[in-house]
Amino acid sequence: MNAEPRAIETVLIVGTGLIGTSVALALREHGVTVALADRDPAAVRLASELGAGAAWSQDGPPVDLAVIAVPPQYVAQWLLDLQKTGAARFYTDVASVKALPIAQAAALGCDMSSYVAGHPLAGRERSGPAAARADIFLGRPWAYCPAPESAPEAVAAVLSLIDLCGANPVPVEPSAHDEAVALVSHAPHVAASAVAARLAEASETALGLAGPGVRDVTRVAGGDPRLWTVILSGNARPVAEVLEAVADDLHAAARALREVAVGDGAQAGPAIGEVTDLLRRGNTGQSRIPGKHGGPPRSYAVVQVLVGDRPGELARLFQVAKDAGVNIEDVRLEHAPGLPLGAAELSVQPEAAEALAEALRAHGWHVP
Ligand SMILES: NC(=O)C1=CN([C@@H]2O[C@H](COP(=O)(O)OP(=O)(O)OC[C@H]3O[C@@H](n4cnc5c(N)ncnc54)[C@H](O)[C@@H]3O)[C@@H](O)[C@H]2O)C=CC1
Ligand SMILES: O=C(O)C(=O)Cc1ccc(O)cc1
Repeated sequence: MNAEPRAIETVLIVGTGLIGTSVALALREHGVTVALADRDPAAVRLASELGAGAAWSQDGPPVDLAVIAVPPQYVAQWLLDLQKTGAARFYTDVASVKALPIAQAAALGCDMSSYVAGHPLAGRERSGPAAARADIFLGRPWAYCPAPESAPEAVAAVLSLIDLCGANPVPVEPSAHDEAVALVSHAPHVAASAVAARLAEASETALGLAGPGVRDVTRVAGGDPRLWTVILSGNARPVAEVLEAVADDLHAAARALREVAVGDGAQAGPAIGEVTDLLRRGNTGQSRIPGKHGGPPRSYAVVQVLVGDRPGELARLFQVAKDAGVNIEDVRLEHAPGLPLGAAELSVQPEAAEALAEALRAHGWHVP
């Protein structure tokens, strides 16, 4: 399908939580008129106060595009209800699973020519409109599923939405989408939860020693368990297959380490080789994850700088980087437990690292 992005001027967002409100905020930045609906009136009010648009009036003229941003199990029913009243010319959704809502929509008798399913691969581990941000889709993949029966104008409207949100459109077949996200999103979520669950009864000593590694590995485990239960049940077989493979690797590593533990640690023997092999395969897999804006993986240089826990410290730090002409690609903050300071880790292009370190030192920052 060679549909070009096409302007959409009016959009209805159903479900003004994290994703719906983030889409609305991104569209508002481009002057799109946005109507908001949610079963929770407080969510509409908050989204509206945040500048995401105005409460939807069902009597208004049809909008160009309705974006259904509710949990996956409600997508098909909303599509049917909206189509019955002619609420929009075209329809899409953002649910994290694709085959099931599409099959449910077809089974309910929805008009499949005006609906093109979608899924932005961007989000946060927080829910609700208060966590929404206009920029979460920038440079991120946005899967969409054109079907043989999709009207080219419907595909164009969805491409326009993706374009206005600053994301990269990725056309994909629904079942291929579900297999892919089982590997890159859904199984990792369960694995993160399994690691984080070990911390539920961790001692204060252990928690006080937590560093960036455990934070990275468990970040997504902060997600909403009810939403994730629906996502995982909607993609059960593909996720189970990935988890079984991960569990095999974990069992093998645990068995090998048991063998090492009963032997002499210094003379680990052949068993440890299995663990080394897993670590090496991990290096390979990790290095294949594309960079921030897609494309080949990029390695950034990391400049560490100590920052005091005072208002405005980070703003000052970013100003120094800006004045030095250095673009900060990513930033991570590590708080030292019990101390009024922390370390900021600034990821920059390798060729800019020295200039940034010098500029920071010249302004009195401690760069180790
Ligand atoms: N959380 C994330 O990072 C991502 C989530 N998604 C998908 O986006 C969709 C929304 O998720 P979030 O925004 O994270 O959730 P959320 O919990 O922040 O927002 C969902 C909103 O939908 C409303 N809602 C629930 N059932 C409804 C119904 N039957 N009718 C009308 N409104 C209803 C809720 O009141 C809430 O305001 C889900 O389908 C999810 O799979 C997609 C990409 C990322
Ligand atoms: O927080 C992250 O890094 C995510 O990857 C969030 C996310 C959650 C659910 C999705 O369907 C897509 C993306």
